[in-house]
Amino acid sequence: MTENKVEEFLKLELKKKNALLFVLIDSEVSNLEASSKLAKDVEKIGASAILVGGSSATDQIEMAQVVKGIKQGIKIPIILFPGNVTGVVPDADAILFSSLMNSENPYFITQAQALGAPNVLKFGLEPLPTAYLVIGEGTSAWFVGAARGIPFEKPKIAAAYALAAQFLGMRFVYLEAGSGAKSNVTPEMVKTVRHAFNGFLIVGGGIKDVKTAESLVNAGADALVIGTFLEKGGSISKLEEIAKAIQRSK
Ligand SMILES: CC(C)=CCC/C(C)=C/CC/C(C)=C/CC/C(C)=C/COP(=O)(O)OP(=O)(O)O
Ligand SMILES: O=P(O)(O)OC[C@@H](O)CO
Ligand SMILES: [Mg+2]
Repeated sequence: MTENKVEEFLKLELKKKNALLFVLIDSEVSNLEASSKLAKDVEKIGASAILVGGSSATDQIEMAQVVKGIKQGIKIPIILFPGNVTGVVPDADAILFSSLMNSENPYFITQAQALGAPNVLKFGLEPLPTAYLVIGEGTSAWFVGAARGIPFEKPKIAAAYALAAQFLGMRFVYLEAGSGAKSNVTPEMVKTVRHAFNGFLIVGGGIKDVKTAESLVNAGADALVIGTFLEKGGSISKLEEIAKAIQRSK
């Protein structure tokens, strides 16, 4: 078993599919039964990973139960998406070990990481070194993470952060417009970041239709994260259309 099992899996998936769909399950919003069903359904339609987390998901017991429960029914990896140290729980395959590089609070840049690292090791979670960049303002991740949001129309700033992330040895960049964001990250920003950054590029926040998804993948996104669309009752068949479309774009 390689140490970078999930990262290698994602790279292989990327070769096969061109672009990947990650589905975000918020353990605060969906209970265990609903989460397990959702995870199985999205695996069937071609999602490559399940992210579990939330910026205000602080109930570790609940999150641990959801992760454990989901895991039994699926083969694709479960990747933790922590908003704080409370997001580090056992039984997942990996964790977006992220630094909110454009936070104004050093807690979200290095301190939460230092506090969370021992449990990442203890629980045997694969850390995926991730630069988490919050774009725009007004979302939970922006507020909770004390981010100085990168303006949507300033792609070069995002690219400079992504380049810095690369120089710091991070292999993942996550461009985050925020859960339920009114506007998604622009394809232009994705394109500019893609030119600067050589690793795995994740884009999320406010994506809910085929056209947007295709445009972000064509601009160079490796994976798209979708959460709110399903939380708000979006259908699995529509999600399947999105998955199919991005797997043939680019
Ligand atoms: C590596 C460790 C242990 C912690 C990282 C801590 C960092 C960098 C946090 C970033 C700031 C933050 C609050 C990120 C939230 C990320 C997240 C899970 C977003 C998705 O959740 P939302 O849907 O926005 O949350 P709500 O449902 O609570 O609105
Ligand atoms: O909930 P949505 O808007 O799909 O965003 C997903 C993810 O990027 C949020 O952290
Ligand atoms: Mg949420």
